Amino acid sequence: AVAAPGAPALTTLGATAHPFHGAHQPGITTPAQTHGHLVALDLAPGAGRREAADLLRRWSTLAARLMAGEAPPDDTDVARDAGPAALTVTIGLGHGFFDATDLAAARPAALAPLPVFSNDALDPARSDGDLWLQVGADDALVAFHALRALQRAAAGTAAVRWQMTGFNRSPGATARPMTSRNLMGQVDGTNNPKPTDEDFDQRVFVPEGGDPGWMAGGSYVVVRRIRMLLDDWERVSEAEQERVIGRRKSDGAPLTGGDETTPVDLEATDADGGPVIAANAHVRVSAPETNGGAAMLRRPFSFHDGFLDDGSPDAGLLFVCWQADPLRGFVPVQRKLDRGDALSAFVKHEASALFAVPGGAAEGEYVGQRLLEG
Ligand SMILES: C=CC1=C(C)c2cc3[nH]c(cc4nc(cc5[nH]c(cc1n2)c(C)c5CCC(=O)O)C(CCC(=O)O)=C4C)c(C)c3C=C
Ligand SMILES: [Fe+2]
Repeated sequence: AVAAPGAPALTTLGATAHPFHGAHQPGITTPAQTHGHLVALDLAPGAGRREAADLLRRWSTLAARLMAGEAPPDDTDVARDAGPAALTVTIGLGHGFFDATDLAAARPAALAPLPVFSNDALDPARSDGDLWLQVGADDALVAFHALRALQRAAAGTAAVRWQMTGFNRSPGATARPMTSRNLMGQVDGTNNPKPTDEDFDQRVFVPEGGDPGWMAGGSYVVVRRIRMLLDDWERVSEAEQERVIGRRKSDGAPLTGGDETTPVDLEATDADGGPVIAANAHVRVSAPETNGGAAMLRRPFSFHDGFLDDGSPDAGLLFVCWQADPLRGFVPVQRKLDRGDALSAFVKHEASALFAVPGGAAEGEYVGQRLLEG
């Protein structure tokens, strides 16, 4: 997909490239792209450890090429003329992968199925899976091209179980870089752990010498398809919408004052002595301070898959969150949100999955090699 000599230079958007090789897989701390595909695949009957290893090697080689903006052999030309456009490919392993490959003894304890939450309305056909791919790019054709190439490379070994497509704001759409908004109109992502935080790596990545050893540099991803009940949400006043979250809609600032980056003051009281941030406000219930320090890196995509028969949008958030251990990240926070989050009245969790995402591959190595050949 490299431009011909003498052709006009690609814009920054097209030319942006992320490395595939490194300590961690791409697509975790890389800025969320405009277009995202999340895909789960199941291993074919009869596909075992050797076939799985071959597939992970093929995917790793292909991902490295695509992310560098190079066309794979037998290309479909869909991304011809485009640069890598910030493409990332992330590869994960689900609970069933370890049974199919006779590696159950190496399955991380952290991959135990997530608890059932009382408000869940999960569709098994759009949940779980043996393998997972996350493809993100700032160009829709680049993203589709990579997705299709990865699917073709799996033929005979693994078949698609479910696929979800999402989006974020395009780079350059706002006058200055800003935290993205979700489909409820809220500034979403403000109080995420930052790579500059002292405990960032500890929260997000499995340490060297962690358990199991082959997951060093890896992370666990929780994926939830959360439909937003937008007809109900949009009927509510802006003041009430702000009480539900605990932040201002216009700029994401806490209701306790300041600007978007000002810490939320959970202790603040109003003239009547009541809490400024309501007891069931989303930011109070989900904050690390009220969850024994539990935290996760949220890197979601919005989705819109048309309209349901009643005319309501089938739209919401492909909630994707990353943590070194789901029991110190998603699970305790979701348990608390499930019991007492003001936002619950406006959302429905419809699909769920948890994957182990191994550490990044070194040059010449493939993702998961330390598990499959360790
Ligand atoms: C289990 C984890 C979480 C789920 C599920 C979840 C769903 C969800 N969240 C929003 C909108 C916002 N969330 C915000 C903050 C926030 N959310 C979570 C966790 C889950 N959210 C955390 C840990 C935090 C940070 C809390 C803090 O420390 O302050 C915000 C505020 C802005 C921000 O910090 O990002 C918004 C807005 C929606 C719409 C949603 C489901 C559709
Ligand atoms: Fe949230």
